[in-house]
Amino acid sequence: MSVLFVSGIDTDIGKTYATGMIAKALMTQGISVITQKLVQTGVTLDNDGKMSIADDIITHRRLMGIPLQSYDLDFTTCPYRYQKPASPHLAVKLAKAVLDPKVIDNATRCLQADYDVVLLEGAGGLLVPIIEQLLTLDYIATQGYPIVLVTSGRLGSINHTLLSLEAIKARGLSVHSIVYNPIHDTSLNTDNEIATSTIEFLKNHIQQHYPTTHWLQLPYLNDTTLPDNQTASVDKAWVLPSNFI
Ligand SMILES: Nc1ncnc2c1ncn2[C@@H]1O[C@H](COP(=O)(O)OP(=O)(O)OP(=O)(O)O)[C@@H](O)[C@H]1O
Ligand SMILES: C[C@H](N)[C@H](N)CCCCCC(=O)O
Ligand SMILES: [Mg+2]
Repeated sequence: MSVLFVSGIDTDIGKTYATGMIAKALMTQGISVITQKLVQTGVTLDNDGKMSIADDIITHRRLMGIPLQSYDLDFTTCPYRYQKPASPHLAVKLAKAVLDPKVIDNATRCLQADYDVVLLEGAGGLLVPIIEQLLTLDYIATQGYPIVLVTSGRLGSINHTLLSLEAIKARGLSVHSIVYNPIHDTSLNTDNEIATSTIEFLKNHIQQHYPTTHWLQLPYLNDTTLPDNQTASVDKAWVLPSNFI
């Protein structure tokens, strides 16, 4: 019945990984959950020249350890897919297509009818335009979805996180959780002192200003074979707070 919108401070921050891992953890708690992708850009064509299933949906299912579902095969979980790996507003324009937000909303409602939780992953960050006249965050605001915000310890994340929180607050929306992804913590150019201090600063900031918001830390998946595997091994020790939903 409930929809959580999974966004992040930027593209490539780990929204897909967070969405898949949260879905897996909810499944483990016995909750019926499905994921949806708002709009997918950078999609390849299949052998018949048709737009393939959204990459992010395929990764969600691998992380959840389940095969593609019928709602994936009929594209309910991602009705809008475009070739250009760009902002949706540009990808839609280049495809000379029309994106109707009502189609996305209808798809979400259809999934809500069959699942207790729908995790809806955005494309890029909160102010990315879906079409020229509609920012992602304004779409979220019309629906009133609580937001799961993915961040990291990369230098610059503090500013991007706090700006995202300000934008959410300005629209009167709630921050369901902040998900810290250690994606950059192991890279050669990440300073661990900065990553550790970013975690501490953000945790304190959330505690002080958003006392009901959950703080989660994702595990780093060392599964480099993920794209070719049917499933990925999410650390079993990684669990969600019992009051997450
Ligand atoms: N926790 C993690 N463990 C291992 N690898 C990760 C993790 N998080 C992200 N990655 C790596 O970073 C890449 C980008 O992450 P992801 O695809 O989740 O970003 P995104 O925020 O969903 O981007 P988009 O805006 O395109 O949807 C992944 O393909 C994966 O290789
Ligand atoms: C193609 C990419 N991986 C994402 N799916 C789309 C990112 C849009 C970002 C737009 C922007 O903030 O300038
Ligand atoms: Mg993604």
